[in-house]
Amino acid sequence: MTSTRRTHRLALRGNELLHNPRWNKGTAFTIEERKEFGLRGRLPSRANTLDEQCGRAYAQFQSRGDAIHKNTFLHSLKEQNWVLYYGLIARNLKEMTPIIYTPTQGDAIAQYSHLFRRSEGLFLHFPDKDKMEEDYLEQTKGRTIDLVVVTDSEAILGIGDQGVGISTAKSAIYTLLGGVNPSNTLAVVLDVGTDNQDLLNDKLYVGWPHKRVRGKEYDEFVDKFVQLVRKHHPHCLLHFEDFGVSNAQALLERYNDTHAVFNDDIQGTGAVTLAALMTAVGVTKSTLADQRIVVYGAGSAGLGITRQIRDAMVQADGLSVEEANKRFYLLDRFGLIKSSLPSDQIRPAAHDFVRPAEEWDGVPQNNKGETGLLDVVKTVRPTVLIGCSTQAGAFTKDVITTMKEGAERPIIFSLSNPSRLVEVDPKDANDWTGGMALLATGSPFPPAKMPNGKKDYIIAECNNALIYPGLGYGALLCKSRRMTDKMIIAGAQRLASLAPALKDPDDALLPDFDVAPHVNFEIAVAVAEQAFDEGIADVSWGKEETRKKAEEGLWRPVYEEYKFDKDGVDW
Ligand SMILES: NC(=O)c1ccc[n+]([C@@H]2O[C@H](COP(=O)([O-])OP(=O)(O)OC[C@H]3O[C@@H](n4cnc5c(N)ncnc54)[C@H](O)[C@@H]3O)[C@@H](O)[C@H]2O)c1
Ligand SMILES: O=C(O)C[C@H](O)C(=O)O
Ligand SMILES: [Mn+2]
Repeated sequence: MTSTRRTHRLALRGNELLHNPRWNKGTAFTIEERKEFGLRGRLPSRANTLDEQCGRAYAQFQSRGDAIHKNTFLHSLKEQNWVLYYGLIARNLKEMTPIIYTPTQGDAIAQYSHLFRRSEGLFLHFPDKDKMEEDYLEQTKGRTIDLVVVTDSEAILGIGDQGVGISTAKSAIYTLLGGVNPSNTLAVVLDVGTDNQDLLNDKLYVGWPHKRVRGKEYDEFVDKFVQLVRKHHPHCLLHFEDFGVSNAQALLERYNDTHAVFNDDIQGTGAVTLAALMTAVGVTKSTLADQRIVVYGAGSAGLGITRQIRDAMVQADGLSVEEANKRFYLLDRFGLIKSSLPSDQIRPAAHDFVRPAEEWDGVPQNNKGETGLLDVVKTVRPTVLIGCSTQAGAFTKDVITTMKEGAERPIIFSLSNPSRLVEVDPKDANDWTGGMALLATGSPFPPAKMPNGKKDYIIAECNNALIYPGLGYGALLCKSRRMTDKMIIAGAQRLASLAPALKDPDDALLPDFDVAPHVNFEIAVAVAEQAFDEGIADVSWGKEETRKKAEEGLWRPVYEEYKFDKDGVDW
């Protein structure tokens, strides 16, 4: 339904208004507005409601045969009219989120240069580093910026170095699921080159065709950008997405104390996985501390998840850090991370979790001394197996059935994206465990059939989009200058408290994506309240008003009324 909430004073008229996606209403401009803004002759006669427009756009969407064409259709809708774009997707959340986000957006990013029509957001090119402030201000002057989503595109989902991409999709999810005003967000690509030879060979590649800049020059470039954000938008949340693993961790540590920075792959993934695990241990009537956890793929996500769960064991179950560390067995491309590996094969963030080599005497290893997943599973008998390795099919039938021998209800999360990279298809994991596994995946999967006529098992979508929009909205709502570990845990706890499996152990471990806006709202309230408790909220209102303020601050895709004003908004 078209509803009018506020009146905006706009200095834009005619084509300028029709071509501005923030303000354009297309056929939904009222007859009055058409007169006032010089649109009468520029539009066909009949005025539509937003619902009517959504109906038409939905039919057009459906006529696009495959997911990537649906993705480009929605993308061009976003270039035309934000209210219609978000309004349409909000009305069809389950169907359309996988199109504008994971898994389809992964393919769209891989084909970015070929699908390219129009740019969006801010591109900061390494060769123009001396003009960075000028370029930044050109895009942001006169605007309120609450949120900056930045990528250097080195580790896009599980598909690696893509040169440019991802920040616009993550930013759209903040609006769609978090209610963040899209005009107050800025999606940034730091184009520091690419090591993807296919892109470098591609004449149509739109990024800077150069090997990735690394080391001191890279650090200085990123630092220059972060300092610009701090200088011009000191209160905004700075969200890092899909940086390469060593930069991701280092950047988070470098800026965490001085600005509200957030690494989605490390912290967002850690938080959503913690929530799913809290629910799963509720189903098995055990505690986090009772688990033996194998993490397969110790990169940004794997290490972020490990540390998040470790910290929760310490906080919730009273373990010492050392005791909690011992609950984990991490594997990376050189097999189990154990003390006999050369030091350059163990990332600094993994140091707490290195297994003593002696513990593995007598366990089979290859001629390089590496211990593989199956032997780890046979030895450890894990209760929890988490995959974030980008290795499709790595959780073989042997691995899963061996795990099942030692755990009545094995907890198996295959989190690699997009769908084709999943470590085990949840349908197989379900079949191989006789329907006993507690399952979650990073991309959406259909429910699994259960034996003995039991109802289908809904596979929880353990994707950071179920929590990061709420974490972010909570932080920016109370203008917190930091995103603390406790704020993140508060968000994860709130998410877990909304899980269907809490009421019915045969139900999903996480809430469904069709209620993701509600879920993220609840997370935002919990996060902002926690910021108040820590004394780092920086607003004139108090903790008790959080829910009301969160409600008032939500951006919704509805048309509002416009009046012409030559001194009004002109962008
Ligand atoms: N579900 C989610 O919300 C979510 C969030 C973040 C990342 N992910 C997914 O997790 C995967 C990893 O993402 P990331 O950001 O951590 O990337 P990353 O590159 O930081 O980590 C991947 C790790 O897997 C390791 N690896 C590669 N081959 C391996 C093998 N054969 N055995 C064991 N380990 C191996 C790599 O060495 C690396 O350390 C991606 O597919 C990504 O889409 C999912
Ligand atoms: O983008 C996603 O779907 C989740 C995650 O951030 C990823 O890198 O896979
Ligand atoms: Mn990511």
